[in-house]
Amino acid sequence: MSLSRLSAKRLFRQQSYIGGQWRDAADGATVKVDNPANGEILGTIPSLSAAEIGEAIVQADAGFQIWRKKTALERADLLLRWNDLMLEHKEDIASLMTMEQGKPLEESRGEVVYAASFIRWFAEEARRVYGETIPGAKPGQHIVVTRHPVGVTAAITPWNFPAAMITRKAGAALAAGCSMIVKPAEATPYTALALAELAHEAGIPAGVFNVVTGKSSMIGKVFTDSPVVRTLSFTGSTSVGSKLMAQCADNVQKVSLELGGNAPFIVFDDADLKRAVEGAMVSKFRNTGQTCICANRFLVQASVHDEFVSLLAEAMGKLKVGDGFEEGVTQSALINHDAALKVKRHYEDALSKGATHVAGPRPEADNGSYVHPVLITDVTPDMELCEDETFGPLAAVMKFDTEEEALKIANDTPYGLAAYFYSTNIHRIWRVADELEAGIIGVNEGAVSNAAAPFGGVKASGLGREGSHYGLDEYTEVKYLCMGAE
Ligand SMILES: NC(=O)C1=CN([C@@H]2O[C@H](COP(=O)(O)OP(=O)(O)OC[C@H]3O[C@@H](n4cnc5c(N)ncnc54)[C@H](OP(=O)(O)O)[C@@H]3O)[C@@H](O)[C@H]2O)C=CC1
Ligand SMILES: O=C(O)CCCC(=O)O
Repeated sequence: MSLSRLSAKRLFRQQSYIGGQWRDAADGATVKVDNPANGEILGTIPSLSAAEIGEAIVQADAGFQIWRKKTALERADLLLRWNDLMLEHKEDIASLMTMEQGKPLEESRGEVVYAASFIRWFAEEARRVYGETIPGAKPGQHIVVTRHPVGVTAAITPWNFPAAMITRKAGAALAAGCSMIVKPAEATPYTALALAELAHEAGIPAGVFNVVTGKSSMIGKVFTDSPVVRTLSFTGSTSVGSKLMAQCADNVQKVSLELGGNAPFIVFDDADLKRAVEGAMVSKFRNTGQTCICANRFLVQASVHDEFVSLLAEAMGKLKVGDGFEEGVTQSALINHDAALKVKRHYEDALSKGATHVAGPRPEADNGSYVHPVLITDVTPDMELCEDETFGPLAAVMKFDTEEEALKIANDTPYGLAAYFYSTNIHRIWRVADELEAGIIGVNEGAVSNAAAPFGGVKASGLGREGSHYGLDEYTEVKYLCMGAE
């Protein structure tokens, strides 16, 4: 049923895109892709062999040789055309995304616009890959610094943002003059393949942007075994990211990692509570809680705890759970049944250790991939949900007394991607922002994602930054010319 929604049927591609050609696996191997909302099989994708991934690297190298010689303006113009086509086909890409990922259609539309914004941002940045001159060490000597594309790059992307996690990487890579091979998550390949179709239509040369599908561990190994691949950019779990980082060591490949988070969301007694609840809803329930920057632990100062919890429960009561295509739905199926079971496990572990159920139905094992938003209080650091991101619609609230205590709890995690806090005291705002160990801090703000801002984490949450002008660093090498004096 779902595919009939597409007005441009050509955007539904069931083949890999390599060197400007649509390709099946030579042995005909395929993998099925389903809709997590109802289990409907949407289609298949090729399960390519290691040799075919090797061929994609050869094609990407050929693409790189053409792309690197284009002027920055030529690259920018093609990227802008790609951006325009994404926006023109927003509705179809959003439908594909909701079909394979489940997220509410309105969120999918928002993600298409967000995804295109990275292509536009980096198209604009392409012309600003500036170098530098530095005074030489001897009279008459000049030091000149130039920046160059690293070469062929590879990206391994997750299912939770099937478009934006690709464009945030590919926009930067292509703007810098690199080619890229993307391996999307097996659960969400069709959005990626639609982006490839539009890159093709935009006139991006063959081999510059490629999408391969197949067994992820094998593809990752082919990427990291190849000395031709110079940067590997990964978004996903910390366990897979650290494995890939180790694999990158042999060929000394650059590695960029956007990994798991465990975001604290702190509400101080001087916060504007209405605003804090609005931020909490955005941060916790975007993508039904399946975001690496989702608030995972709410920390609320004792004197405002009860009022915050009651306002949060009221706001959560307005969420609507259902199929992402249904009008008004704000919370959809999670990516699969295991994801729903993880929320249930975190909930039950918390209750067994003293947490209190406040609002929402208890997570059930027999509800497929669906979990209703649920609110608990009296959460303590020994609970499983405080150690591991829940990645689902469980809002867990802890009470604290002092700023020092809040900071200690907030930083007591191996992760450091996002952190949020609400306060109206300017002295506290600077103090807390300085002390929180995270790469992204929302200060009286729950929506922190933006193409112009550097996205990335500290500690076990990753390495490098995506978006902003910093995002180009992963895809450029610095070359220094020592211009000798006569
Ligand atoms: N930082 C973030 O944004 C994300 C964090 N997560 C966290 O990770 C948890 C698990 O999610 P999950 O989807 O399993 O995340 P994974 O890390 O397993 O998947 C992310 C990407 O890595 C690929 N992959 C998996 N194993 C390997 C491997 N050995 N070598 C190379 N690539 C590999 C996957 O491919 P394939 O799917 O085809 O196997 C996918 O494209 C979530 O609950 C969440 O906590 C998940 C997604 C995004
Ligand atoms: O993978 C994630 O969850 C991070 C992307 C979300 C964002 O860009 O806001």
